[in-house]
Amino acid sequence: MTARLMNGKAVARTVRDEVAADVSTLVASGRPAPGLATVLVGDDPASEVYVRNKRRQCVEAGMADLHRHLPADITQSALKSVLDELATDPAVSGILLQLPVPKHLDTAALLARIPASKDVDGLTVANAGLLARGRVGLVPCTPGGVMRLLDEYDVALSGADAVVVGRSELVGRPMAQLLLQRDATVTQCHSRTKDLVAVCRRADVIVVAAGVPGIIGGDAVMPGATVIDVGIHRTPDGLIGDVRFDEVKSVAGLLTPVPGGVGPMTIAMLLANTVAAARALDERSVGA
Ligand SMILES: Nc1nc(=O)c2c([nH]1)NC[C@@H]1CN(c3ccc(C(=O)N[C@@H](CCC(=O)O)C(=O)O)cc3)C=[N+]21
Repeated sequence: MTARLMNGKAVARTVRDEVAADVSTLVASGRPAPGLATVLVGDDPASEVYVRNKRRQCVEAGMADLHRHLPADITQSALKSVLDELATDPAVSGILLQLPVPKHLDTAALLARIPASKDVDGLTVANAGLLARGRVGLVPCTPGGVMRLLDEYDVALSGADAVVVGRSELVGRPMAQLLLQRDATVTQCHSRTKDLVAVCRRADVIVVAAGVPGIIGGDAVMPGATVIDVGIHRTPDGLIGDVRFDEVKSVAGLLTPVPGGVGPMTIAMLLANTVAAARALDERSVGA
């Protein structure tokens, strides 16, 4: 069997077109365009690439690019002040603090400065809590993008055996919550899991977000299963994922490529979250 590839690039284009249409509708009704504040601290080249892409696509969708680039040696309190200013600025619908931040900074304390209503990354304790209760807040972009991809390809989730490899706050944990919300039987694997291959082999759907290049091979995949590769690693030979692509391609039924799979969906969902945040803020001020 050869897996059908899931075209994240194409689905992301669809999502971005939807976002652009929503933005036009908002603006036509006399509302200001939604604004996204990307906050980049320091000069990590990979982070700069990601943030540049986010900003470009934000502008393409008709939203305001309210980027802040801050020096690597900024103090915790100075960065907190920037976030506080963005929190109260009515032009800012969404705030994204690009991670990781330099080691001398306290990530959790910084994220706590972002109001849940502007948390377009879905990383605040409030949004994570809503997700854990099965309620709707702003959903983290990568897991949200994976759900949209699964839906676009009509992957059945109710009652399905789903395995999530990884337990990060950014991806693994919220991913498991979203699959559970859709009535999958969810197993979460991580670095201490005893027999990763045996657990994965039972899965109808595997989402790999371990951050370990090539951790999942063909032996870990049930024939016909759906395999989503969240990993992204730069190597001299180009970008690779957490999945050994060629091996898994000959076993799986559906598979995401790297690049062109989950990555573009992450940015598209960020834009979708920004419009949703702008709408919600708007409705609140109308009601007030
Ligand atoms: N607060 C925060 N939120 C994030 O969402 C966040 C973050 N920090 N830190 C880093 C990770 C990584 N991430 C990616 C986004 C897009 C692609 C993407 O567009 N990838 C393209 C390839 C792009 C390339 O050539 O590098 C693709 O897979 O086709 C990849 C990775 C978001 N992250």
